[in-house]
Amino acid sequence: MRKPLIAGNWKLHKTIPEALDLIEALKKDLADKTDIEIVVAPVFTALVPVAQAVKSSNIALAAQNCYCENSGAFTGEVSPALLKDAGCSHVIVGHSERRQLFGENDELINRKLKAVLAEDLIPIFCIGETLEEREKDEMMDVLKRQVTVGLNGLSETEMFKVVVAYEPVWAIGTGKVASTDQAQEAHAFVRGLLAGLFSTPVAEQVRILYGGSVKPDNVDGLMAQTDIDGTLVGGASLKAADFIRIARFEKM
Ligand SMILES: O=C(CO)COP(=O)(O)O
Repeated sequence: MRKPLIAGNWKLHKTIPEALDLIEALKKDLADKTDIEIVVAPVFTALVPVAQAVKSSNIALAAQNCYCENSGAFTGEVSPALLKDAGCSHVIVGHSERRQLFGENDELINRKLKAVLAEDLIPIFCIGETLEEREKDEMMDVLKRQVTVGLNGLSETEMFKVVVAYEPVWAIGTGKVASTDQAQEAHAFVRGLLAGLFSTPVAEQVRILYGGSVKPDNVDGLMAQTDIDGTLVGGASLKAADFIRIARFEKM
């Protein structure tokens, strides 16, 4: 059984007081939710105060990015070791905004994944095709490349810790959610890739989250799909009521 994981990627939003307000609301209304894992990913500057606020709660803390070295002359970067020191248990790696706006490629993402795992943190490894790639019928090739190169060299033991997030770029921040069939098809394809690259147990146990315009009114249909094990939520994770409803998805 794969335990559902509902994660909020706050992106570049929320001051420390705003982040703490949101956390208080989530702690209050989601305290009883032990049947799922809840993760929030604030901006770097809010990580330490949010880590204090979520201590002894059922909410885990993720960073939105990291570098692949733990120390050295890398101005402006933050390492997995320092994220752990700040109280993170998870790190989002390879988000499409990192790929598109900051030039991250599959090789760098692979190095980041290894660095995250070396610190015993859980990577939330993002993949997904652009609209242009989907229209050219390249979705499967793109996912295959991202998964093959991104996860290259990981051991089976490491793979059991990885969380994959399928986020079709055309669905991110656009209000255009993938249909449940489109999402299920991509998730099943990725699970098949994991079986081929690693093993059946890895494919059966690794959680694959869906991300891209997840909202209270579409989460139930998405979570009803066999291969969708959770959601990575952007915009709707910034509003307590929306994220709470998403975390309280109804089993259909
Ligand atoms: O990028 C996302 C989460 O990482 C999805 O963002 P939206 O939910 O705002 O579409």
